[in-house]
Amino acid sequence: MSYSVAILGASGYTGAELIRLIATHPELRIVALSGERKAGMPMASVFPHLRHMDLPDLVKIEEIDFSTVDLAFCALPHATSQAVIRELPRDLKIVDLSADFRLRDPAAYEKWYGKPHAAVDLQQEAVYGLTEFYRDEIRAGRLVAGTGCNAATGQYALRPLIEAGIIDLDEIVIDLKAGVSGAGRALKENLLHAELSEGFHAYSAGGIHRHLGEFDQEFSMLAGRPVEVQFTPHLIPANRGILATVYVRGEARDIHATLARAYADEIFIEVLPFGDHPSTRHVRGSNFVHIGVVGDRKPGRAMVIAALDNLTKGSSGQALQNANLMLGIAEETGLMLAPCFP
Ligand SMILES: NC(=O)C1=CN([C@@H]2O[C@H](COP(=O)(O)OP(=O)(O)OC[C@H]3O[C@@H](n4cnc5c(N)ncnc54)[C@H](OP(=O)(O)O)[C@@H]3O)[C@@H](O)[C@H]2O)C=CC1
Ligand SMILES: CC(=O)N[C@@H](CCC(=O)OP(=O)(O)O)C(=O)O
Repeated sequence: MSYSVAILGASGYTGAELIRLIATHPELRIVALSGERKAGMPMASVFPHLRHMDLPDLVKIEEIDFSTVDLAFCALPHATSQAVIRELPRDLKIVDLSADFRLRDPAAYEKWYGKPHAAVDLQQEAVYGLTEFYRDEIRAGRLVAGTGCNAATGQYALRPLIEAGIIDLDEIVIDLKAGVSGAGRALKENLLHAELSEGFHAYSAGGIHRHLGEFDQEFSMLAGRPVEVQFTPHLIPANRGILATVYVRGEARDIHATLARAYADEIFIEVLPFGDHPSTRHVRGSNFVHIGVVGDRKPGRAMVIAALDNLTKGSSGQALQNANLMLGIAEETGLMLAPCFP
């Protein structure tokens, strides 16, 4: 079987990553690619690393004939995404990578994103795209919301522990480091090489990062009562990768056994031997998540360390995994690339 897909926002980082992954996918055919400022340009000039592929030129979204498309990946900035998806055919399968459909509660969306949602009906229809935990809903879904990349990393470390009730829910600290491609390809002053390299800094500290909305929603639902974690991201001078060190109160050996059991059958989630440390270097360019557990010298405290690639498992790889499920294709198709090392 062959399915036709469109990528909206193909001139951005996650768009390029989707194309890289789909390049070896036996059942997907790219029929349309959109750009905004770069509309009209051939992909080879926007992304020379994709020159070997026979790809359509970038066009504006309104030029795409969606009647020929089986599934659209929407890799647009949030707010733009909801305005665009609102106008697309209501029977089109969509995997959205933006933040627009992750939060179910319209009030929570307004709180974290600063303005009211403009497509509340679609927000209610959307399925949260953390594949391993929403598989059945994603398979049956029409509109799937990709998770935040930081939010995914923290959830892989914590969800099985919250579900098992083996950590103190009021003492969870997520200390996260993220590579710069997480911020997208648009030019921003603080992302200039001269200002980013050879140093690093925290950002959105003090409980204001937007991904706290996702943590609140998902962890509170799992626990059946409000859970508020402490979360501070840091911007590091690396292109790709996220590493979260999560501090918890609980027994390290129990925590390790619980995670190992929860992910035993998951193809993309590797729980390392007790005491081993994951590294972004070991998941780079791949759809894998590595999780390590280390006991603290203070009894009853532990660190769970999770690493993934923000452009792969944190966005485009996850999006492709979800698209496979929605189209009835084996979930791992196109995603078994080994990490790029060194
Ligand atoms: N980067 C990451 O690691 C992750 C990103 N995400 C989310 O995925 C989405 C895409 O991210 P990313 O690829 O990094 O972003 P980029 O900034 O790299 O790309 C954005 C894309 O959207 C297009 N675009 C921008 N404005 C408009 C508009 N008004 N109308 C139509 N198209 C527009 C751009 O086109 P052009 O350049 O031609 O103007 C470009 O193709 C975002 O919502 C982001 O938050 C989610 C998880 C991780
Ligand atoms: C380094 C960096 O800036 N990372 C982005 C995360 C990218 C992502 O997942 O953000 P969305 O929720 O916008 O999709 C951030 O922390 O805001």
